[in-house]
Amino acid sequence: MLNIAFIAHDRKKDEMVNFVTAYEPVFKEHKLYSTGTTGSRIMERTELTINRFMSGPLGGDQQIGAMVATNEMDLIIFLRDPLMAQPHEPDINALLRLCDVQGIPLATNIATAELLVKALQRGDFAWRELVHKYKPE
Ligand SMILES: O=C(CO)COP(=O)(O)O
Repeated sequence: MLNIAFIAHDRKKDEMVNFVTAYEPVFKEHKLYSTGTTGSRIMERTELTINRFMSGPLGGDQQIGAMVATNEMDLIIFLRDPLMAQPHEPDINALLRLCDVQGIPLATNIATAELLVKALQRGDFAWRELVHKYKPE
């Protein structure tokens, strides 16, 4: 079981809900996290249980970033809005940076998200199970 996070900016939330709904059987095998509003929207439309953090502008990206920093997060689907300025852009950049620090698979658009979920179905994330297994206490 992997830790997977969903984050979507406002104009990408419908796309996120459609995406997660389409792959609900895949995602239900994992432990799911999200920023506040994204998680509410997904839970309205699916049977999935999602651990919701704060809304993005209130620190949700940072809370997910904390899990990335400790190498606990395995996959992040972050549907960003590239055409709209966000008040919490420093938080967003910090999260993306930490994904690169730890080498965490991160999709920032739906095309990459599709490829990563197919890799997940195929078992390509097995190396992340090993990261958890051999994580120093
Ligand atoms: O702003 C966000 C990520 O940067 C998303 O936050 P919400 O899911 O609470 O809308």
